[in-house]
Amino acid sequence: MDTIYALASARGKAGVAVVRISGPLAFWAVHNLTGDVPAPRRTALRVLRDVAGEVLDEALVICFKKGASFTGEESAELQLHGSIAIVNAVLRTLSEMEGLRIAEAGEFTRRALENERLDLAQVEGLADLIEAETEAQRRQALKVFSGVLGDKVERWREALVRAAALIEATIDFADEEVPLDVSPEVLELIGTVMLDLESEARGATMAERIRDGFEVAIVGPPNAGKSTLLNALAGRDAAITSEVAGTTRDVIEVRMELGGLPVTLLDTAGLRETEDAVEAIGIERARERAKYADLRVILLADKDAAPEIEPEEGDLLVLSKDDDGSARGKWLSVSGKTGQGIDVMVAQISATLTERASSASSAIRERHRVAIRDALLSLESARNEVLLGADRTELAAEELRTAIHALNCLVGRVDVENILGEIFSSFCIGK
Ligand SMILES: Nc1nc2c(ncn2[C@@H]2O[C@H](COP(=O)(O)OP(=O)(O)OP(=O)(O)O)[C@@H](O)[C@H]2O)c(=O)[nH]1
Ligand SMILES: [K+]
Ligand SMILES: [Mg+2]
Repeated sequence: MDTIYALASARGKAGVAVVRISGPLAFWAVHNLTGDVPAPRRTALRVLRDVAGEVLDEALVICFKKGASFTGEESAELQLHGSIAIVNAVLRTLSEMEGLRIAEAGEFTRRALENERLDLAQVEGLADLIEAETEAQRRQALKVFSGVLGDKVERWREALVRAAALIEATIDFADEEVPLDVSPEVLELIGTVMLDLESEARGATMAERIRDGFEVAIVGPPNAGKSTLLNALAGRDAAITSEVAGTTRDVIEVRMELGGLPVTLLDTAGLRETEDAVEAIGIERARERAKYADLRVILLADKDAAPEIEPEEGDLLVLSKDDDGSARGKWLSVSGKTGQGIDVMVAQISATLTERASSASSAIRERHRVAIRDALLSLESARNEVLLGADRTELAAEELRTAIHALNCLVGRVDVENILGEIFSSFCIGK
């Protein structure tokens, strides 16, 4: 096993730069640099020198013993003064040591996975944590990183292994006519896990929204002021506005943070009957995107105008062009021109989305959703086989094994090389 090293903090000038070393020669490398190996997990101030004895920097050095580090290997962290020249000199000195090489992207985390310091879901949580842009994303990634999903999977697995063992016991004793009927306990075990998995599957969609963003569509008749409102929310002229009805044709997307949640805001073509072929395509797109959006802001300049779209639960009906707030009251009213009412509307959108996000599960990726769905399908079949009677026990046991396999994939207990490549591609060097 090579000993690897890399700059773990961002490149460039900074207060402190952190260089990580991991592998069997980590302490040896520290000794080469400092003439000493400080006590593990203690910060020690040391002078670092190159092979010729030239001083490179004075740094804080922390050593971690094998089995008690992020990677699980013997490792060390050097906290250097954050100058590009110092970092380069230290990295060069490390590169000149026999048996050391620069780490590949994500290699420290890969070793942590290989040494079972993290499970696969935690690695994904870590990748998301690094990518997190909003508060909700940070909290969710941290939840996954802490191993919540892995703990749940372990519980489900134990229950299913017990169910399979009960069934297999009856197969072994089939000839001896064991009178014991295990099916009530087996059905109970399967049923409990299925309930958990179903709730996890429901929360998974919300978790994906927190990760990838909610879609909020602004819809309504032409000239309602949709594009003006989008621009006000975005703080820039993302969409063309004009007094001509039918100005917006394409769906315009702006990513932003609303109340701590990642949101993609959509501006859409004004909805009406039209002879104009191009406008008609725009309206078709508007309806399509609005249908799949998580929330619709239905904007009307006139309280009595037809909204041209069927509102759903959670959708906001908003009166536009209320520049001075005089129409405020029963209706939510805003002005994209003066900004009147926008804070109240944003608070309402964020409250609705936050409410939905609170049901998010720790299964946050498409891969998790698929594994949970597969496990559920197998458990459904297993339950049916058990209900069909004693001569179907081998089939029931097989279905249980398939379900356990799907759950194992979730936390990476089985061959996951192909998934790994995809996950680690998002990591930077030094992680
Ligand atoms: N006074 C006032 N005028 C507004 C407000 N919002 C929009 N307008 C005006 O209303 C007209 C239409 O605005 P747009 O933002 O283009 O309306 P739209 O709903 O995007 O229109 P389409 O894209 O054609 O469907 C423009 O002349 C805007 O200046 C507002 O809050 N107050
Ligand atoms: K317009
Ligand atoms: Mg528009």
